[in-house]
Amino acid sequence: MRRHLPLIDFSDVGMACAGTPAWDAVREQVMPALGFHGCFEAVYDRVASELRLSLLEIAKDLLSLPLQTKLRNTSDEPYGGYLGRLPGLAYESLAISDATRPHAIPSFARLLWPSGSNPDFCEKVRSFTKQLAELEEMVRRMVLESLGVAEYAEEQMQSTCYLLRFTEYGAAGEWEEEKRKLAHMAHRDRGMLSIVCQLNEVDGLQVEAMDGEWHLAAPRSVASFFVIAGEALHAWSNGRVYAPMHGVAMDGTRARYSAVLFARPTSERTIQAPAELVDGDHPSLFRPFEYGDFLHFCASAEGRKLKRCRLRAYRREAVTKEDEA
Ligand SMILES: O=C(O)CCC(=O)C(=O)O
Ligand SMILES: [Fe+2]
Repeated sequence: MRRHLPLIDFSDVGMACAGTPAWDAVREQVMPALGFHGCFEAVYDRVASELRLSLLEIAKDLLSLPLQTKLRNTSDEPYGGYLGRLPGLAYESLAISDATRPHAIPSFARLLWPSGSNPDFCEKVRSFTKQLAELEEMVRRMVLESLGVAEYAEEQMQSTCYLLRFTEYGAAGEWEEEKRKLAHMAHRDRGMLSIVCQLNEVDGLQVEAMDGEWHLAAPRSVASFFVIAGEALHAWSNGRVYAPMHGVAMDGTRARYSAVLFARPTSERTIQAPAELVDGDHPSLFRPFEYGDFLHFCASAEGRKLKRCRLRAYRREAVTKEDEA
């Protein structure tokens, strides 16, 4: 597992420079990376390092709240709130749904700290979310442009909502020896794109490329993020974008903290590849589906048993023996 994931430098581009040569040079690297690895390391210096450090303190504070308080972070949608206490997994996380909506962050703060308004927390999380959402939007726009379907960008962004998740992967001492290693089971993300920000220097994220080779996603710079494609984008792009298996493995000596911004289609959104991406060489891979319905399938007993190919099983396509394992 010594091979690195592709590294793409976003330092010189922003949404405002779409169409410039600098933009095109970055775009040319995005689709090959997402097509084969389903993931790349983005260098993106728009998030100041002080803000990143503040987010680490915020994540630690949030995750050290009493369990009863954390359990108030509920959601109507599967995977939309507190996750943790999973048998054998040193994993706990809290989530802010619809994090780019104006009231989402203050409501989350009030829920966890009813006695104080916490403006500093709100401002830092707002600014962090905004910057990560801009990176996500750039990557998505580049993907659509590369596929020749940029005209769908606007409608796709309008039916996107963002979920910000803070996660702690436990350290040694808290977990039995044999259970300590795998802190987060290998999975594919369900949505469009996820932007992973590792907050402290404890590595552990691993990603499996299309050829079955696993890569350690260890940040190579203080401005690094990992962009991971999810199953909804895989389906929408009719397989052009790969949604990789990934998970977090730990040696168990120190806790790891991350903040991940998930770009997800809204629940009622129908995921269907545009006609331009379906032809004789690329027959339609999935029948159209409603994203919220897929989420419920993933959270069902049947969906949770499937480790690798939930989307195929959900669309009742052939499921191989390996998928059932
Ligand atoms: O925390 C990380 O590095 C990755 C988390 C992840 O894959 C997820 O929450 O879906
Ligand atoms: Fe993930």
